[in-house]
Amino acid sequence: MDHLTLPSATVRSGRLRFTDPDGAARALALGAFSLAVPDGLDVTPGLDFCRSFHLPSRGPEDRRRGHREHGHPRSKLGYEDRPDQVEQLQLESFLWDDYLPADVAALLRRMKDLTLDTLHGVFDAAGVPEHDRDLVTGGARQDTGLCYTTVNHYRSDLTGRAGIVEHSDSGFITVICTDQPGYEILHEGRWLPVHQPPGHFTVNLGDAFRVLTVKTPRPVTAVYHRVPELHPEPPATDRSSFTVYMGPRYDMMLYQYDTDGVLLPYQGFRDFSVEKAKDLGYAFHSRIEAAHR
Ligand SMILES: O=C(O)CCC(=O)C(=O)O
Ligand SMILES: [Fe+2]
Repeated sequence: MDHLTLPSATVRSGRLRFTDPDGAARALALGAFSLAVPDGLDVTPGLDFCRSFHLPSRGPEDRRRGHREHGHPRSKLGYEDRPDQVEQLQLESFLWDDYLPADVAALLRRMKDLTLDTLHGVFDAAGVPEHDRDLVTGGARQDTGLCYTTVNHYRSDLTGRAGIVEHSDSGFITVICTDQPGYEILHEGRWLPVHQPPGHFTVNLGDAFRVLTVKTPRPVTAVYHRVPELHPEPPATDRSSFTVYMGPRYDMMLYQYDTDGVLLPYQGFRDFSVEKAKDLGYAFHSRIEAAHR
């Protein structure tokens, strides 16, 4: 089967740079690219946490395990047993220190800084002016937008279902770290496995970016992606991945440039997300939908 190699980029001194001259344009058109893991950033605590969060708790102080039962009362997201192979823990960044092991929270904070630098680099590439970015992101730079992690465990003992069903991410950007292949994107009508080079994250661009730029000269694709049913051969273990996501808050509007480049409100992000979940035939986060009624 064909593989797709994504354009690659690096963040140095806070600035996103693509390796090839056409890298930025390809990344916007694909809605995805590879991003080098910065020197000295150890992703092991995150991957280890993917392998433990779902196991039974060993006591009230145990943050590495017990997240299936935890409840996460301060989160609007929390644990979800999806109909796919994947089970997910999703936590907003302001809860990382309270709910996660210290080494995992520290890693996620560094990835969050990297995600923010990367987001601004993509805004540059897409021609989104600096002075509009606080409005459209709800203040990502001031930490008043929505940032959360998703921790994914692909349960290979579950059969007859996708790893994660095909979808686009809803926000601006998602940075993904994984330990094995499986990520695929829909490219020119075909599902292609993506070659993820060692030492790289994969970056997805999402619906908020697509809506914002669809009528501009450099429209951004919200990449359609999935993980198929996986049954890794021993000694390989269940696939792990974790992500840092940034998007609008659910109480915000999505924005769109019109053909004259004027920025206009498009639709409330919560309504957009609920409609999208219905179209895709999956349940939206019950705590966020409930806040809406
Ligand atoms: O595990 C992956 O590679 C992708 C995960 C994903 O698409 C997500 O968490 O939204
Ligand atoms: Fe995704």
